[in-house]
Amino acid sequence: MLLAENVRKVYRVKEKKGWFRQQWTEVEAVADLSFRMVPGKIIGLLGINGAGKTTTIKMCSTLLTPTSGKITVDGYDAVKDDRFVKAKVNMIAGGERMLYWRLTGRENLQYFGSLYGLQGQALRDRIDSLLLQVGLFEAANTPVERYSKGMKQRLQIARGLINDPRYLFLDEPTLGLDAPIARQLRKHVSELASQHGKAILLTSHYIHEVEELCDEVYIIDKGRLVAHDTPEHLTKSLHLDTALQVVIPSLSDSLDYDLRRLVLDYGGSHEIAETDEQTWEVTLRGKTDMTTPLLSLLAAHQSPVLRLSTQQPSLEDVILHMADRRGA
Ligand SMILES: Nc1ncnc2c1ncn2[C@@H]1O[C@H](COP(=O)(O)OP(=O)(O)OP(=O)(O)O)[C@@H](O)[C@H]1O
Repeated sequence: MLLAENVRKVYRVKEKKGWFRQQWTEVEAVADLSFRMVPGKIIGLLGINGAGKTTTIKMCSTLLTPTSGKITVDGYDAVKDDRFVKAKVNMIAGGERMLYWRLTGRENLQYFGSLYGLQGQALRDRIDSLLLQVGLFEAANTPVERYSKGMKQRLQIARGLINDPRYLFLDEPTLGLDAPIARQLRKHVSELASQHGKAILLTSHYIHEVEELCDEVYIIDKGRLVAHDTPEHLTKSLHLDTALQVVIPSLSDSLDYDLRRLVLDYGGSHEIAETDEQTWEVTLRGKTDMTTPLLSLLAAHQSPVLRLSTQQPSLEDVILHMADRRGA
């Protein structure tokens, strides 16, 4: 298990004061953050304001030392036993960083493998199996500069798996990828946890991606934990509004009046808009399901229903709601 306990990171930065004076100031990037990663599970780290996600990942992968608090990986301390911890963790970043473009896919993996002390037949076997796993076996001897975006991202995955890490940090892994490639990659990430038993920490600005992949979500704001739960519980616990939308062919004054009354009775809100097809789109929002009273009302007015849909609150609504509350 990877355990982060009350971790804090303060950066010291030099600031100019006038022409000749400089002064050190402190930026608290992570404050009192605790979380855990367990094999086979994916956790999401979502940020609101300058949240400290990258700083957290760097501390977990031994690239930065926490100012206070403790990170242990299978019992090893990330600071004192960093050599053991390095062997158990790796990071995959989105975009096109961390690869050598002039080298082929295979040469890149040979280089990164050698940094972990892998060599000879063991390294060759590992590279072959990773190239097969990410579907780059045929392109292994092509320079990376001739790879497509999707191929580069798959090579990033192979690079991140070169030391067979038990703990993987994925920092915006689908950044800039086209939708079908991003979908393929999400499937791969999900299999890394479910079939290969990796413990994964994911950061992403694509909240639907977090919702789809993560078993648990940690939401941080200015380095502080503000919520931790499963995506389903988070969306339920805040009791956000459900949106109920109905499309009707016409709207009489009396129906308009009764719709307003209905929304008032249920303590909700509503919007009515005429569409391009000269129909009316009525959206009711509220904490209580208004489907049955709405349908009875439309029946009483002999109004046909052309379309009816409900939209439950999503994790994205939760983040927006929290950001609003915290003045982002
Ligand atoms: N090397 C550094 N020196 C000083 N301050 C830093 C440094 N790195 C990050 N910060 C500050 O620490 C805070 C958290 O930064 P961090 O990059 O960890 O956040 P993040 O959640 O990854 O942000 P983003 O999603 O925008 O990449 C920010 O206020 C940032 O300006």
